[in-house]
Amino acid sequence: MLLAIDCGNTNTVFSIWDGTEFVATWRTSTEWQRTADQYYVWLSTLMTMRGIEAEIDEMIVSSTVPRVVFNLRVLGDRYFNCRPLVVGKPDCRLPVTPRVDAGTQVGPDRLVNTVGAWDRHGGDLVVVDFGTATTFDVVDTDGAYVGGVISPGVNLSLEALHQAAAALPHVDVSKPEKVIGTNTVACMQSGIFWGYVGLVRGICDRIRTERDRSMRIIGTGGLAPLFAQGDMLFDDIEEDLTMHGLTVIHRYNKETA
Ligand SMILES: Nc1ncnc2c1ncn2[C@@H]1O[C@H](COP(=O)(O)OP(=O)(O)O)[C@@H](O)[C@H]1O
Ligand SMILES: CC(C)(COP(=O)(O)O)[C@@H](O)C(=O)NCCC(=O)O
Ligand SMILES: [K+]
Repeated sequence: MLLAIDCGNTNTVFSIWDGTEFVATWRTSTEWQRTADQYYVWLSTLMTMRGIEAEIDEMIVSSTVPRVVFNLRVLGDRYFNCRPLVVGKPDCRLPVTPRVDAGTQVGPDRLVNTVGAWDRHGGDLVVVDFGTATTFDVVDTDGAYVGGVISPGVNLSLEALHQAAAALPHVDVSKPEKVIGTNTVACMQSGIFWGYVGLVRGICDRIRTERDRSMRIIGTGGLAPLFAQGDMLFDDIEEDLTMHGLTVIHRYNKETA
């Protein structure tokens, strides 16, 4: 079975794919110091607890943090007797080459989102991913990643407010009842929530105008459902989009080997 790993700057998601469906998905914080042995103890414990007897013999990794890849390679080599495919490395082929400025290292998560969205919806798409950063990935009619937008992430923005202003507390993101806050926390939540609703809508509208066509907007990342409550921002919300993209890239590399 396939172990698919998506490392973001904040969290790392592990999913086991049996060729038809995801058998299990687990999340841990991203720490580049974590060793292969630590990953294995964590993963095998969770598998045992869930009674999963999957024989993992293939791995694919997408990582926005280059340093974690080394220990994930060791994990494959030592425990699963396999060499992981790593998105963005020369030996991992993509169905369509990205069209960006020469020398640009597109985030692997964005390439994977592009492939996953293309597989499900065809072209002319914008993928909005609420991760550490909020990214917009533009997918052309032929499935190519053709650029996008990188904005500060929602939690990053809240944390920056708290860090920079002595009187502003740490707050969690949520949808406020009203726009006009009558206390500090409500004011901050309104600024973040309605600010991001406006940001997402504004950027998607400008992308559509710049490309002069209507494009499907796909939301992903843990916070997408929350922001969807604010406005009609997305045509679809797909929490497993990155994982789906990883399985498509894995299959493509096997078929074209
Ligand atoms: N369902 C959720 N509800 C609230 N916060 C979430 C949820 N999912 C993710 N987050 C937060 O959003 C931020 C980005 O998370 P994540 O999508 O894991 O980022 P990355 O992929 O960059 O590691 C983190 O601060 C995380 O705690
Ligand atoms: C923009 C990102 C930081 C988003 O990472 P994430 O929020 O998933 O951790 C990542 O895709 C990245 O490092 N990109 C490299 C630059 C680029 O995509 O153009
Ligand atoms: K992400």
